[in-house]
Amino acid sequence: MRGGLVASARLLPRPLVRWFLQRRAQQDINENMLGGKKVKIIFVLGGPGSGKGTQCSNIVEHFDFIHLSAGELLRAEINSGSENGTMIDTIITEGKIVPSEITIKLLQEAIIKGGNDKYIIDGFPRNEENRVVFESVTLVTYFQLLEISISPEFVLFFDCSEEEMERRLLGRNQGRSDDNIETIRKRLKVFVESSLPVIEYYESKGMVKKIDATKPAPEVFEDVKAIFTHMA
Ligand SMILES: Nc1ncnc2c1ncn2[C@@H]1O[C@H](COP(=O)(O)OP(=O)(O)OP(=O)(O)O)[C@@H](O)[C@H]1O
Ligand SMILES: Nc1ccn([C@@H]2O[C@H](COP(=O)(O)O)[C@@H](O)[C@H]2O)c(=O)n1
Ligand SMILES: [Mg+2]
Repeated sequence: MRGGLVASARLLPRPLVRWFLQRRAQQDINENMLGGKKVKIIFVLGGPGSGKGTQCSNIVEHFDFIHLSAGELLRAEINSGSENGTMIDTIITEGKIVPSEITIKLLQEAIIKGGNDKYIIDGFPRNEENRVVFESVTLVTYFQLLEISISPEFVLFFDCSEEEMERRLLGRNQGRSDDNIETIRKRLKVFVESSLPVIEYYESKGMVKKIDATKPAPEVFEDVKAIFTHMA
């Protein structure tokens, strides 16, 4: 049936087909659609050790979202032996931010592969460059490359004191190359200088849902759950 439709489309004048595809794609862009589905994206932000990963695991257990962690995707890229692996490893160990095109390519691939229409993206956007580049993501839709912009439904911000974040990271014990006091201090500085402005940007648009993340994890999840339960 689909083969028949494609064959029939080939008989139509090319400008007409192109016009039709562009019109559908434009409709999708306006409605935050990906491959005919309305895509819901929630950015999960907060300082290092604020509990983003912990709470995202809770969210996917209770709600129909796919969890994508930008940091996890970058660590997987290092472990895959990719040509960018060494460079990413160095940047992470220095607590700096990886160039946006690398992280966004990994996120794009994961979104397309995920095949779901609801994603929580943890640890992204980490700076203004991440945010701006993601706003003009290129995705393959309708047989051609199109500039499509995906904006988040809202931003979940885990607000936690630096002392508590530092304490948690020093006790995490997962063998991460950036969980040492020197890198932790650098990451906290990068968070204040580069990531907080992104949160402030979304705050100015009324898109931030702030959570007190200093509380014990089960109590934090109660607040998170209330937000997701009340989502449309
Ligand atoms: N509310 C909490 N109270 C106490 N400990 C917590 C809380 N939430 C998470 N933790 C613990 O703190 C550590 C860091 O948590 P988690 O990995 O979820 O943070 P994160 O924000 O994803 O950090 P990163 O940005 O470094 O990936 C983990 O060992 C986790 O078990
Ligand atoms: N958008 C991002 C996200 C992460 N990184 C780098 O990965 C490190 C670990 O990230 P976590 O979210 O797992 O803490 C982070 O410190 C950055 O070096 C990035 O560059 N861009
Ligand atoms: Mg994490």
